[in-house]
Amino acid sequence: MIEAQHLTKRYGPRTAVDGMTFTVRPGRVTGFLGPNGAGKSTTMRMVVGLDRPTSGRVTVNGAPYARHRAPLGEVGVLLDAKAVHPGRSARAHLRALAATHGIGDARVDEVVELAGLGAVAHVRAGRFSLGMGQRLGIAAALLGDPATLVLDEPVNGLDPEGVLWVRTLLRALAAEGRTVLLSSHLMSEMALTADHLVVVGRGRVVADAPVADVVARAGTAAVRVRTPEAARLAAALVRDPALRVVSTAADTLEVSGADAPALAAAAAGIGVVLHELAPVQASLEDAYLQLTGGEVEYRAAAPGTPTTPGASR
Ligand SMILES: Nc1ncnc2c1ncn2[C@@H]1O[C@H](COP(=O)(O)OP(=O)(O)OP(=O)(O)O)[C@@H](O)[C@H]1O
Repeated sequence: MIEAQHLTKRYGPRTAVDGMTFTVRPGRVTGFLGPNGAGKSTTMRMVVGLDRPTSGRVTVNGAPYARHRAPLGEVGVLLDAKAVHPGRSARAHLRALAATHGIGDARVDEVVELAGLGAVAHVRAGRFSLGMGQRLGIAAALLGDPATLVLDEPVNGLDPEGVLWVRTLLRALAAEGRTVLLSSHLMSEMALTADHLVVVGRGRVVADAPVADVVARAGTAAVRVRTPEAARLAAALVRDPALRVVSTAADTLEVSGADAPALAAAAAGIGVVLHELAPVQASLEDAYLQLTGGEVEYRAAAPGTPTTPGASR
């Protein structure tokens, strides 16, 4: 379990983490989401004692990280997969870590196999691809069989098979009753892996809820309308500036800005027969963009938008 209370971190005049309070519970995967610069890495570094809070506190399994006598057995950490001596083999790297905690070679071999590194365990880490480095970082995080895992972008650089492996592994670790906190910018992957989300923006928690609730709160993104007269219906609907009409197939439109009954009435008004009228649930990505829309530190102007200084804030 990870418990943050009024956690705050300032770097000079910049407040990176601004009074965050949240609890990451065991038995589920909690996704940690937020735009670039929202304070995720800073928070994770404070969780594992690599940064000191300016104020507030954060505990792992009931105590601040630094108080644990065998931290590898409490919390497995993947923050920077490149933080490995390039001249050491994967196995030598894991053995060196294991030695600090009296963990035996049998466990090293176990995590090497678990991470799918058996064939390259003797290869120098400096020659590893990004994906192999990620696997080695995950193997290191699992070494002490910890009750809590903190993983920053664990699927970064992994191929589809690797992404699926991480998803299956994290879901299995949570099902065993462990606490899993993971950050990722891949919304579709987060939707498949996480049960619960803590969403942050500009150093503050903007949502702390089950994934399903976050998505449901975003409501419907659009209504799918299928009709043999799609072009005629679209021509009528686009006259209303409140509606956004996208043609997704010859006979299908996705319309946002009106609900299904209003669209049915509009179609009936011009004698267009409908074959399907279905609300389309917002995706996690839609929900995330709604939640963090005002919280983005750096935002590119939309094409054609004047780039007045300060206008992006
Ligand atoms: N060591 C530091 N010194 C000064 N400012 C820092 C330092 N570390 C982070 N920051 C600032 O704190 C804010 C939060 O950064 P952080 O890296 O925690 O965000 P993040 O949510 O992890 O972003 P990303 O998704 O880009 O990794 C940013 O504005 C960043 O520039």
